[in-house]
Amino acid sequence: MVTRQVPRPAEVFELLKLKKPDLNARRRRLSAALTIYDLRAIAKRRTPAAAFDYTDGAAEGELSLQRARQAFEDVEFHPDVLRPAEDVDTSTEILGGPSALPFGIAPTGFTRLMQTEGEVAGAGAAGAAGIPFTLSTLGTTSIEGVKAANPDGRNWFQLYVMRDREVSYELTRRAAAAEFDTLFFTVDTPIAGARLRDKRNGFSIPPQIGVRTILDAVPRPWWWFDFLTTPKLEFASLSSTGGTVGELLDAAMDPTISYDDLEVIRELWPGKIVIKGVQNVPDAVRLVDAGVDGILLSNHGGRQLDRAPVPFHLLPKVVREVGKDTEVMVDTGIMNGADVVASVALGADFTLVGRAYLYGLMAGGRAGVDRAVEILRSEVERTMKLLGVQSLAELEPRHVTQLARLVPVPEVADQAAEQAPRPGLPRSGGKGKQTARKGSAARSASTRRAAPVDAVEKAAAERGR
Ligand SMILES: Cc1cc2nc3c(=O)[nH]c(=O)nc-3n(C[C@H](O)[C@H](O)[C@H](O)COP(=O)(O)O)c2cc1C
Repeated sequence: MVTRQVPRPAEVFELLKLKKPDLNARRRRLSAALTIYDLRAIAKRRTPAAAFDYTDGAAEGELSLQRARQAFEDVEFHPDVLRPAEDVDTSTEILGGPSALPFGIAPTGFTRLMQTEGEVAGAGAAGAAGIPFTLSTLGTTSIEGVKAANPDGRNWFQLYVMRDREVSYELTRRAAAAEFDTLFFTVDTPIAGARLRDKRNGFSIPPQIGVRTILDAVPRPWWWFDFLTTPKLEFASLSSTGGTVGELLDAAMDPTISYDDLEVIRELWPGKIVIKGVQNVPDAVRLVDAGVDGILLSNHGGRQLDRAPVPFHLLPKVVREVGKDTEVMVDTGIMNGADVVASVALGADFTLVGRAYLYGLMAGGRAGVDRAVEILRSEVERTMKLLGVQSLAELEPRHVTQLARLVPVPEVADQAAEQAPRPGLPRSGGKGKQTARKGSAARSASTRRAAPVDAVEKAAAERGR
């Protein structure tokens, strides 16, 4: 029998939680975003379709991007219980310097298109968070402008080696003069990938205004206000020939770039050098032999070769092969701090985020990037605490397995990579060659973490037999 009573006004009043409304709409909007996908939803509402699609989209059927995100979603974590992890240390050393978190901001082209603050917001937010910022060759803020936005933090420069080599060399010299400490040499863009959304939207650089654009502008007045009242949207370091980004890349990029270019750049660049866009083990081995300081496993966020390998899947194999000789990083598909933690557990020394940062930028400029970093940071910390680890060095391959949905059939994939033609290159000698390669104290951590063939890989191998 339930005992009932007349509601007492004092008790009802206690239940009423009348919060003081936040009159700052941007702050309200951003604090309501709890995940990077929430930021993406806000970004989509506030950004013209062509600009949003340029950022959000990938190449061809966008399978590479979907698969990369799926691979992270298919991670299964294995926590240890009753291990106190009240305070976690998320800091790390990467490429000779510190980072407060195991991720940095990836280079993205034409960033002021997403939101007018562009790279200045990214570099400022990175500096405030104590993580590195990477400026793209196709950036919309100059090298010196980024240095001014992040004067005390770490700035990295991403280099495209273009048909006009002198343009690339001059940018390299300027980045060195502005004390950028690391150069990311992107090698997965001999030609542009087919970004079909850009074609379908008729997106061009500089943006053209047609009837569709005007209709699209109506619900997004702030973006247009910014666009029309701030300095012209253009590349900071290149002159644009007009056309889609793909057409521009095709005009600027040289499909004949080779190891000879790496030698030239090595001579020009005084700092650390990382190759961005490595996608198989033999290339990783050869690059380490060529003396690079790091490799970034990446398929350019799925924007180049669609159906390229999932970088996260390559990670254990590459770490096993070269993890003690070089720093191994990974990007593509990271949308959650847990993805970063999983990568570190499988041996990554560092990760980069592209779209996760850009969704924040589109959702709210600098404050939006701060929010994106904050979301990722809290996810990294929470995942570490729930796993029972206090520092990144405690993360091990045993903390991660993957559900089998997207695991490549290893023998076929490995044989294909092994048989890739390597003109003029003696075949890789596997593990035995490692003694000949460069050593570094920083590498011992990744070697310690280098994954044994995990249970899922074994199971997949058996299925493939
Ligand atoms: C809009 C956009 C522009 C990009 N521009 C460049 C670029 O100019 N140079 C480059 O090396 N990579 C570029 N990338 C690739 C990123 O550096 C990074 O590899 C990728 O975004 C990682 O995947 P994620 O977006 O899923 O994090 C771009 C990515 C996006 C989304």
